[in-house]
Amino acid sequence: VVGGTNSTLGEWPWQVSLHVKLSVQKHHCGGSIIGDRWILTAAHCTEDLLIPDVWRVYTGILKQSEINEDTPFFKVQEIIVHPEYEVSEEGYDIALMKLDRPMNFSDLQQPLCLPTNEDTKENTGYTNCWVTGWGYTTERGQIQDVLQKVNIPLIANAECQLRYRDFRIHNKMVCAGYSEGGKDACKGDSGGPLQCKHKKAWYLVGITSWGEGCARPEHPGVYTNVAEFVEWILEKTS
Ligand SMILES: Cc1c(O)cccc1C(=O)Nc1cccc2ccc(C(=N)N)cc12
Repeated sequence: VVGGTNSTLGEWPWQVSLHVKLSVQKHHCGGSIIGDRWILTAAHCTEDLLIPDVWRVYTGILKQSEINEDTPFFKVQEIIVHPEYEVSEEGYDIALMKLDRPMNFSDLQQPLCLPTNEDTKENTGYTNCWVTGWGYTTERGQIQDVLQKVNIPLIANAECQLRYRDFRIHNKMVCAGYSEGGKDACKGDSGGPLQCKHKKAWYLVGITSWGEGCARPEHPGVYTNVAEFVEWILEKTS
């Protein structure tokens, strides 16, 4: 996250850190708890990593430095990538991870709401949206220790399309950013939530997907528009 500040423990209890353990283990992507056995993340996070055994799902953590060989984690039983996903810039950047056992919800680990279908109308009414993650704070950055948060406004797809002339910004994407730049998601935040507080509840409006650099003026972040995938999510998770 560029231009953010430190979160506090329990502030985003649905945020998970997805680690990959190959020769070394490290944070690879963010994700969101949407059920007691289900994590929603970005399809691009799972590229070349479709073997469930390499993944370790850490919940209820604030700092990456909390994680060591004694820190408990969930194993992944199954990875479901959207069948129409090819590359982030073309959308459908969404994947589900089924955990090997159900989690007990607590103050530190619990799900957030999926958006209701009626919200698909250009995500109207979401005026309090935040991006969170342990990703880079600059384009040539590094993974952060403390979970970062930043408040970023949604922007209309028509405006987003103007900023990305070489791409097709379609309705299954949602954009967020400031025209002057300075605040944005970045590499390492991928798969994590763009969450909006609406009538006392938090909704998973977007999944961090792509952008030209990070926090550049006139280059908003592009997110998977979760409202357009609720039917797919419910089909795969029930
Ligand atoms: C290609 C690249 C890097 O090598 C390092 C940092 C950023 C980039 C880059 O261009 N964009 C990106 C690469 C990977 C994930 C990204 C996630 C979000 C955003 C965003 N701006 N909302 C940009 C990303």
